[in-house]
Amino acid sequence: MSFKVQPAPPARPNRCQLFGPGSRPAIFEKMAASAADVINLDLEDSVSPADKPAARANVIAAINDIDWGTKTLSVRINGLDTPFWYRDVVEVLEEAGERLDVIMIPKVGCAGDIYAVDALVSAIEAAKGRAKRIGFEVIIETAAGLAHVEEIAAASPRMQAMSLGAADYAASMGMQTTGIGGTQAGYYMLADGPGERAVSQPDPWHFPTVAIVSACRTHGLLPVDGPFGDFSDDAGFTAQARRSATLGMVGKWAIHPKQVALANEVFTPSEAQVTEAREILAAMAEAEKAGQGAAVYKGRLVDLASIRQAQVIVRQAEMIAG
Ligand SMILES: CC(C)(COP(=O)(O)OP(=O)(O)OC[C@H]1O[C@@H](n2cnc3c(N)ncnc32)[C@H](O)[C@@H]1OP(=O)(O)O)[C@@H](O)C(=O)NCCC(=O)NCCSC(=O)C[C@H](O)C(=O)O
Ligand SMILES: [Mg+2]
Repeated sequence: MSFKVQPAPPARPNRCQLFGPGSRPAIFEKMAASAADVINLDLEDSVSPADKPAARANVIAAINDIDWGTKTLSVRINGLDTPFWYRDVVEVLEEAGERLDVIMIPKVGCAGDIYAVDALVSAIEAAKGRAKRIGFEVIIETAAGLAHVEEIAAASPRMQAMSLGAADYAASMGMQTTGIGGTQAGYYMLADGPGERAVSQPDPWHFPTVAIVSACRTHGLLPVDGPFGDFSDDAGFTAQARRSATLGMVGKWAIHPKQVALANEVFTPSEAQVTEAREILAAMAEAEKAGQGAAVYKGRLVDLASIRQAQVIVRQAEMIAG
């Protein structure tokens, strides 16, 4: 371990973030009643420009009037390249109460973007005497965002989480696809050799996923997988979520309510995983008593690093159980 100890991320469940357009208030109560850990009321790309003012008003009323229980409540503002974002921040923070937890900043390209929003938020908090400090979550969904992912993660003490936005990321990178997340038909490999050649489809989101996880883990943020657009493809959603979970992400967005249970299942360690992790911890406790740093568990090596791996699963399960 480096002399600089890896900071812990916020200790709150973030298995599923359910999105809903701010221009569609009829679904807000349904979002509140869902099993998502995080709710994202959207003012950005699911709201047409003409509807932005009404969507702000809807979102402010929803923050103030709806019982969101113990969920983390977030509003996605518009990007800093638009004329909308500053009014999103000003109106929401001046008129919505203390129930709001987080602002989501889309299409972040550099640490300066966070600095700009931080300055505005700090001024409003001071002017209005807001007691609760608003947190930030960002979306990495541009070439610049990916290139500057680490400085973005370190940009403000308000930073809590970072998501991969597959749709805008694909557009910004010039990827030849209209799919949002998942495997892509054009991204495949053919096995070597004569005869029929097996096809495999690697994960086109692997690199940004790992870059986000690395930046988040370095700076104590929650890494989150973004949208999976085809909400009729449960198996595809689950496969994408399992890849992200295996690589260290803690949750995934739902753009339709049916995706919430799928995400919760993948990002909640199973009983079998927790049992195995506890058994590894017990095996290592025995090994330590015997003065050994390594032991054999079910025919495989476990050592001091295995303790840290097992603790990830046990802590995650305990945090989710509350
Ligand atoms: C995708 C949708 C437009 C589908 O809506 P709809 O046609 O109403 O779906 P259903 O008829 O199947 O709905 C079934 C019931 O569920 C309710 N519902 C629908 N959506 C939601 C929701 N988001 N939360 C809670 N409840 C919801 C319906 O009212 C039905 O209820 P009932 O009649 O009582 O049975 C819609 O789901 C939708 O708008 N989804 C969110 C879209 C969104 O927010 N997009 C932005 C995030 S993704 C993104 O921005 C890309 C990213 O930035 C990137 O770059 O990658
Ligand atoms: Mg986007």
